[in-house]
Amino acid sequence: MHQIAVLAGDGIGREIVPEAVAVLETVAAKYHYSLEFRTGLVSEDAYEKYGHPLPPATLELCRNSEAVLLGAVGSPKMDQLPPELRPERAALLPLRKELGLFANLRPVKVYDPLIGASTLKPEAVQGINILILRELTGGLYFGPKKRERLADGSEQALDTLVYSTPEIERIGRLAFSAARARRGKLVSVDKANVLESSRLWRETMVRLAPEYPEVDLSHMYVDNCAMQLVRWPGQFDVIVTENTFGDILSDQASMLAGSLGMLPSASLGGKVALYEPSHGSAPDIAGKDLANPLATILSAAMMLRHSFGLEEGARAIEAAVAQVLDDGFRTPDLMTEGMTRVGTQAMGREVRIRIA
Ligand SMILES: NC(=O)C1=CN([C@@H]2O[C@H](COP(=O)(O)OP(=O)(O)OC[C@H]3O[C@@H](n4cnc5c(N)ncnc54)[C@H](O)[C@@H]3O)[C@@H](O)[C@H]2O)C=CC1
Ligand SMILES: CC(C)CC(=O)C(=O)O
Ligand SMILES: [Mg+2]
Repeated sequence: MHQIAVLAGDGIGREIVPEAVAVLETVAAKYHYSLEFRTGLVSEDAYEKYGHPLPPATLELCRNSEAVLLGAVGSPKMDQLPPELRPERAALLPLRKELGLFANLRPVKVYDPLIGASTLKPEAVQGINILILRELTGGLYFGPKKRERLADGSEQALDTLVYSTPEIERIGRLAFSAARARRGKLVSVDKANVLESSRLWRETMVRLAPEYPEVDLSHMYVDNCAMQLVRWPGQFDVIVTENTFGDILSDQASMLAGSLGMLPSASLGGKVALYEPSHGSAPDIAGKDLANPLATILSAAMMLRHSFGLEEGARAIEAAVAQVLDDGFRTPDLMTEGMTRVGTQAMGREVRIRIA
């Protein structure tokens, strides 16, 4: 029996997570997997019931499960709270930290039927399959921060970008291993021309390289990487980078695949892994059956593969997603002429039909 903590969270999280759970149930029925879903409250629902966006009960539930399936957090209502109680800072980041999830895998795969949905030329995106490996528990989001009033009465705010050698080494080793298992090309992205933390990052990557002679390591400044991703994405196999750069570059890279709603993720490193789409709670489309559930459904496939070793089920989900797209079904974010427009629930249903 595999225990999965299910945290839908806010906004479209409440619509996409049920679709991913239903897909997992369909796979479980077909392949006789034993999956147990245990619902937990996070963010708005948790705050209403317990007065905190990440109550101890939810953290315990996650710790005592094999994997966590998360939708997204963040809502206009929670935006009214003081910063230290906002779910991005008080729930999402602590959950990642508490579970030791230092490695965030964000695969950018362009499905052939979606080549037309990309903003780039078809020849630039065809066959694109990039793994962005984002460090997830260090850097700016976790370093000391403060606000202070200056003598002249103005205010100043500080966020600190801190990385230690062991933190870089562990994500670095994972990146080298991932590149070795793929096409052997690793680009380490930093800003070593100006940031001290990036200099340490680069030195550490260079020091690790001889242990992985099969991997071709190169370095790129983050500003150039942002440009190269839209100029010639085919040059990339694995990208490894620190937390903030990875956050931004992966949202950008999602458009190669046609939409942010196509980018799944797996956060690994601890005993319990967490799976979530790369996007947020999208309050602008929440509650309207408009959200693309495929990033969450593909995250569920990653869960079967990485947490449970259920490769057959993972592939069945991925094949069903490819088939649905091939058959012309599109949520609004992916919609192009001649395709069949569907909502969140219908998209989930179409995936399930192709698995069962
Ligand atoms: N992991 C998490 O829980 C994350 C939470 N957030 C939070 O989410 C809230 C909204 O943030 P935004 O900057 O608007 O980022 P967002 O990722 O929620 O949305 C950005 C844009 O992409 C669209 N989009 C996102 N996911 C989509 C999907 N599945 N299907 C179709 N369209 C989709 C949205 O409609 C919006 O126009 C904020 O409170 C933010 O802090 C943001 C990113 C990650
Ligand atoms: C609160 C943010 C760090 C969430 C986010 O944008 C992400 O993890 O991609
Ligand atoms: Mg982000």
